[in-house]
Amino acid sequence: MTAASDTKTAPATPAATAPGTPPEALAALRAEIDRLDDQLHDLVMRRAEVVASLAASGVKRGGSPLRPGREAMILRRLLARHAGALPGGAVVRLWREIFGASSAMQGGFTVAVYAREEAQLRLARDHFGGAIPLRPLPTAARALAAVAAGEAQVAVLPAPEEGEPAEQAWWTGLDAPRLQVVARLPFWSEGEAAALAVAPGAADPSGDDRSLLRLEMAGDRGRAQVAAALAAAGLPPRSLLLRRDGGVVRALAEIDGVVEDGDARLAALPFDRALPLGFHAVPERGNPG
Ligand SMILES: O=C(O)C(=O)C[C@]1(C(=O)O)C=C[C@@H](O)C=C1
Repeated sequence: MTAASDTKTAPATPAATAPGTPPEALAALRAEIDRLDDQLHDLVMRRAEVVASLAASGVKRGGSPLRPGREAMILRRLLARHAGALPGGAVVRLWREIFGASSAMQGGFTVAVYAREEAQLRLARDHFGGAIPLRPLPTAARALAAVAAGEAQVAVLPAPEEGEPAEQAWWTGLDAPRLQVVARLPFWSEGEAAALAVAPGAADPSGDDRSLLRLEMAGDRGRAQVAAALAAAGLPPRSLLLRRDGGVVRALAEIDGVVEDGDARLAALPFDRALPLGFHAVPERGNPG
């Protein structure tokens, strides 16, 4: 068959049918793709068997199967070795789907979502994959209550913002250390919409994490003063939200590294209360193409 007729008969797959490529070559390339798909499928099935053994072995303690720190470590390792034409974002999406299915395999796994915008619901779906039941709830308090009651294993909530109304500022009443921030969505890009995942107990460290610290203080203290006190204690904030609700001034500090209950640096802080709210893996920057 001539190059011209080949171009006419198979216009739908231009990459595999460059002008001049005979159909035999197309068939050979597709046979190669089929072989690779079989190998990929075998490996994905073997991976699921290992996850099933891990779940059955009981070596993993704690109520929720979710280990966002471990997921972040896997994704960072794969992105560091990634090369070639497939976008890094596609690798992340493939593995996010695998992680979601792996979590679902380990028992009931439901995600309660309070989304201020449609984009946050999408973030939850993209992050946890298509296999996970999402339960949209009308308030952050309802989503947290679902997790506290064991009806959901994780809550996805909008990332805190400066000046948000009191009923939106879920972090001011987060019942830590019982419930803690364990992940930030999306992992792949630091885009406009962002959400935090809250689950029972502590997050697992990923090796490159950021912590959230809630500070409570009476009276007036400016942002610079609060930041300076944190820095003096060895906890320089990467960002700081400040709000006053009635007579209580609260701050939410984002701090590099892991800050947990019992951290000696907390004892040095000149505030009425300093409560770690959990931590999350530092997201990978990238164009989610
Ligand atoms: O390593 C675990 O604890 C697992 O459950 C396995 C696995 C995975 O598929 O790699 C699944 C879900 C967790 O969130 C993290 C990792």
